Amino acid sequence: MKILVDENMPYAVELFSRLGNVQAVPGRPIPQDALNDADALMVRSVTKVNESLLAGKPVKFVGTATAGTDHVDDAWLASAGIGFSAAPGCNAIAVVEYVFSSLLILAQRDGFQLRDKTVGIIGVGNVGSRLNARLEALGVRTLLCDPPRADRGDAGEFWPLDKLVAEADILTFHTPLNMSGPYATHHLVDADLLARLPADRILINACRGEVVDNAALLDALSGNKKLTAVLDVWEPEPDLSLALLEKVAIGTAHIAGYSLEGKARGTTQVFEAFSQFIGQPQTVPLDSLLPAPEFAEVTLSGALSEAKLLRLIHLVYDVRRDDRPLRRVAGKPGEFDKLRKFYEERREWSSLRVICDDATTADVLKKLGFNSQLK
Ligand SMILES: NC(=O)C1=CN([C@@H]2O[C@H](COP(=O)(O)OP(=O)(O)OC[C@H]3O[C@@H](n4cnc5c(N)ncnc54)[C@H](O)[C@@H]3O)[C@@H](O)[C@H]2O)C=CC1
Ligand SMILES: O=C(O)C(=O)[C@H](O)COP(=O)(O)O
Repeated sequence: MKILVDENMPYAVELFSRLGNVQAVPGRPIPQDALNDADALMVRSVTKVNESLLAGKPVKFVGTATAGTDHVDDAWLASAGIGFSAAPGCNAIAVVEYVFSSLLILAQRDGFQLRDKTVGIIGVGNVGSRLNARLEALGVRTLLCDPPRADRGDAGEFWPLDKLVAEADILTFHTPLNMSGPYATHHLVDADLLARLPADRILINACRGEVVDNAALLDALSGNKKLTAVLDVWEPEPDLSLALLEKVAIGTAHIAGYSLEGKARGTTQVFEAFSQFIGQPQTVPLDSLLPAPEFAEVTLSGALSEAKLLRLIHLVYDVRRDDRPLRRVAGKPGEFDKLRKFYEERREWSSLRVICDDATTADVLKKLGFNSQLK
């Protein structure tokens, strides 16, 4: 059995070799001839998986080591009898930690406390719900918007987007890209929404570039009303607007979900799904794959201020390490994908043991996802 895997899937060659012959290939574009004798295909978000890629090929299973699935025509796969699995939630924690790093940097830059702000979360799934829990642990007021969940009658208080636009100081988007239908998100942020946004707001897009009309955002950022934007995703990728990159406070190359844990979970989730699909079910504990982190333990004295939290989280991940290189290379062909391919190892907060002498601090840090302990 031949299994094609995207070369940017850590641990994929090692794991899938347990099940067949593995070939690692680039995902953008995927080499067509490698598909001619492939039984299974494991991709990331840069590969469009549809009839034009797979019609007439022997592929019987597609896995995507990603949370988003807008690059996959799953209806066509089902009609062609091809098995499919994504990796829901694999990198949700990484995205949350990206958002926290961004917000605490902006808080320091602009002289505000996060706990004095209201954060509007649009899309309260794997990312949005974890973000909400961590913000609440810090005492930050949140407003949630998730019409599909509201319509399903899920527990929780969900608000229309208009209320968040009017009331939230910070809007952060964590929806799938839905091109049509009752919950369409394509250009959910458009010129009209941006015009209604009061001054001095922060807008974060770490879901899909097309959820925000990038031309309208550039216009808004070029106007007189103060607006701060953080973009991890662009319309289009990889050829983002250089003018827009210049205007955003933080701009990164679609790496919000790129913790080592997040990528490894993506690989293990599709590996487990595929092993099940072929009747050889296997599970892979994440700890069996991951190396020791660069910083494993620190001690922390006293109460937790936001300034102290900023310094602590940046021992693990500081989003500016990804903003600078994008500004350096943006516009040069191939460089956006290179930043993603040769991504410097990044860990999640849970990799850091924090020994505290203050019980409240230990408790808050645990709720934030650190491995905290009271001395
Ligand atoms: N920048 C990056 O590296 C990453 C980006 N993503 C993107 O973020 C998206 C969200 O990720 P997850 O939370 O893991 O997905 P998820 O599927 O767990 O959650 C998405 C939530 O959005 C809600 N939703 C759908 N349509 C909506 C609408 N019109 N308005 C408001 N809410 C709506 C859904 O009901 C669901 O609760 C993914 O679909 C993916 O495109 C995900 C991981 C990493
Ligand atoms: O999981 C998702 O959805 C994402 O956006 C991924 O973090 C994107 O990473 P690649 O699949 O493009 O490497």
